Amino acid sequence: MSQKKMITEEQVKEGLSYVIEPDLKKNLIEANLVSDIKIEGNNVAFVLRVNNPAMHNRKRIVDACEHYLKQHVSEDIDAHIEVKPLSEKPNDREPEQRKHMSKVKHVVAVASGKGGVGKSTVTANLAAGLVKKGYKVGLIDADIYGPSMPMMFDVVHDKPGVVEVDGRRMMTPVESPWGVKMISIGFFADPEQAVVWRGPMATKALQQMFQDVHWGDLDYMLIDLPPGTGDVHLTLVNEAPLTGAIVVSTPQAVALSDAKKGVSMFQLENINVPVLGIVENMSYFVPEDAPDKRYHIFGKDGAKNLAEDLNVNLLGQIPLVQSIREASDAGRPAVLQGDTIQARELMKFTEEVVRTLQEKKMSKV
Ligand SMILES: Nc1ncnc2c1ncn2[C@@H]1O[C@H](COP(=O)(O)OP(=O)(O)OP(=O)(O)O)[C@@H](O)[C@H]1O
Repeated sequence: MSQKKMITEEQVKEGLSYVIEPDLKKNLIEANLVSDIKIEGNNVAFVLRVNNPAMHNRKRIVDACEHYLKQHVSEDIDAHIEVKPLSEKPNDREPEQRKHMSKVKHVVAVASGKGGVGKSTVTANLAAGLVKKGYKVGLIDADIYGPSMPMMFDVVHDKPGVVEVDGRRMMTPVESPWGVKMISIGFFADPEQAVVWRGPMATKALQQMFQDVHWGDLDYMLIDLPPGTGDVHLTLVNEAPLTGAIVVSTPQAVALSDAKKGVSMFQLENINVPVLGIVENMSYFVPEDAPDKRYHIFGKDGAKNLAEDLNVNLLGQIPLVQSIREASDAGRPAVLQGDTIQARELMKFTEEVVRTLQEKKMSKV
């Protein structure tokens, strides 16, 4: 009786290396999309991550796997392929696995459950704080309901440029006086019109900001998301190759219950973006003429307690100070001020974001 040859893991990988993932344009092994290979006789089981979960795409790629395994390993092979979405895998957000922005080390979304809690202010200060620490920073202002970044960075009258890269016409981001590269939905539509952007249109615009902008090498890309957790957000968050997310909240109960929804949105099974933490904005009021006083006008430690309950980091507690608003309106984020309580707290928050990424081993810088 002739002994059948054992199928090896190497052979399976070799066979699967003939299958190209159409979006990533790399073979399944090179793109690290195959895991948990188990072999028993002719039965070969493995988990396959797919970038595009549409039914026809899954079927095509599964058929291709079966075909190449039969051709290169054994005619008798019986493949059991468990298909899972790419986003369930923690390292799928590695820059080299991204089709777009592969030279961007971290893509971090800033969200808030509720409007007006200071999400854009916090994002602008984080961007400026990271630049102050010497990082290369880009910013996508995806707040379709009220793009405010051009004002906060004093580039309201600037427009993105055009450049040809590998025969493709791409946009170049606007560079702010403080060295943040940015694209805002506000550059393409006047704020009055932007309000009518909904669903597919908003998603398309965001996709263009990822795909059609020549960002170059960046350490951090921040995305200022629209407030809320509706369908638009789910689509936006799913489309973006996020390394992590930050949720901004104020300490009062009504903002906190929405912040909780914000955190849950990122933790949904099919989204699964690591939450870097919650930042509490307007934690306490500090009068300009009495900088040693603190008034907890929206309640004390609300977001801090929520972070504890949800088992996520508290990234910072930013005071409510008149000059934070003035600095934003003047196009020079408050973190760039000299030695003020607000600049210190904003810088501590920036450092905590960097530290959290390092701790979660997501840091490339
Ligand atoms: N810590 C703070 N101290 C003082 N003013 C602040 C602070 N945070 C935000 N503001 C001011 O509050 C207003 C709302 O802030 P911002 O636009 O950042 O909120 P938002 O959550 O992004 O709003 P939206 O929901 O419209 O996107 C702005 O005028 C801003 O300057």
